[in-house]
Amino acid sequence: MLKNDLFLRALKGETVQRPPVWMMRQAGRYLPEFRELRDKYDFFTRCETPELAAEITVQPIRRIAPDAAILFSDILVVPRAMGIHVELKDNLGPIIPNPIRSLADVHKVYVPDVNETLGYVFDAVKLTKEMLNDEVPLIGFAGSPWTIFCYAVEGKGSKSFDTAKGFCFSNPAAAHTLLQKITDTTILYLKEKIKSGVNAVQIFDSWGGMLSPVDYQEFSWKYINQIVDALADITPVIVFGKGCWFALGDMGKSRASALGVDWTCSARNARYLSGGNITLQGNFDPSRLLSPIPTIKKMVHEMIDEFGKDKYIVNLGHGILPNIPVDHAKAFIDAVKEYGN
Ligand SMILES: Cc1c2[nH]c(c1CCC(=O)O)Cc1[nH]c(c(CCC(=O)O)c1C)Cc1[nH]c(c(CCC(=O)O)c1C)Cc1[nH]c(c(C)c1CCC(=O)O)C2
Repeated sequence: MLKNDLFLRALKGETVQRPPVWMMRQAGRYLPEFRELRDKYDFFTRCETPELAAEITVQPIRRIAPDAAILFSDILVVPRAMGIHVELKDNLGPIIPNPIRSLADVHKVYVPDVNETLGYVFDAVKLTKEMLNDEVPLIGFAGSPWTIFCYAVEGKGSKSFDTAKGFCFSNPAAAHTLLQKITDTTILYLKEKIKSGVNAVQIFDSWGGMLSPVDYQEFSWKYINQIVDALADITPVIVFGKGCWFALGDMGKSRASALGVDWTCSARNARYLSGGNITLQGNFDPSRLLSPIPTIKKMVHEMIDEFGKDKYIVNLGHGILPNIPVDHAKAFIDAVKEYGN
């Protein structure tokens, strides 16, 4: 049905003429048409209004034409639905005015009826699917339980998430109760997103790399793996763990369809660590899009040579930065389409 199914074929590990490409955070501030809407509507209004979310999702498809769309939303809509108040402050990022710091706080957080609390996301998925007209697949996403937990406990962004880690190590029972509630909500949420029409899902474990390999197993991977197991029969799942190269071995043995890697891990190491058989996604340094266009194109071709064109999805190693010129973002996409020509 899809006119361009390269992305789904790479997720299945099929042989392709060139790898598919999309960019994490491709619907965002580097696009002037995005900034126009951002100046008119606050962040959660953009997330909660299906017409706005759908329009923002297709903006990069029109402008730079990647091989997949990712629904405009945020990982923080999930804790909001669980009764945790989240604000987004300009230049400060997310703020949770009453962070979770005790077992009593954990008991106040609930697993919601996702249709009641997150119905706007499912409406946005349906509307976006109509607007995309089967041109490219649509990716849905959620934060990993650990990454959501980091914000819920720390109360804000952080370089090290010491408070969140401290809560795990000093009060593990309470931490696990909260992580399980987030996991249960995320499974319900992603199942409904899939029912509404997304073609694949990605779990963003942006702060997994804050944990030691042993703690990662206990506080992050264990919960991500529950989500993967719950969804693997109904849709392809991509796991992106920023800084989590040490967990690629376990991830490669799971039922995930693909694994994201950041730019600190070479293609060769990522293939070796993940067992050599699973589709990998990544890992261009987002700052490298500030290089001159001919350099970007050359480096993208070298990256494809290193990962190999099969079982590979070209992407950045993390989200695109707001200061990237649009023609540089487009050069990244074009370079992949020109590969092998
Ligand atoms: C950690 C995280 C968050 N949100 C997300 C993550 C995981 C991925 C990552 O690590 O980058 C995921 C996310 N957030 C957003 C998307 C959109 C879809 C896409 O194009 O990829 C996705 C996939 C929109 C957004 N989410 C946010 C913006 C920018 C603010 C705005 O538009 O007003 C966008 C476009 C706000 C946000 N949301 C979050 C932060 C830390 C911030 C503020 C910092 C920042 O601006 O990057 C939490």
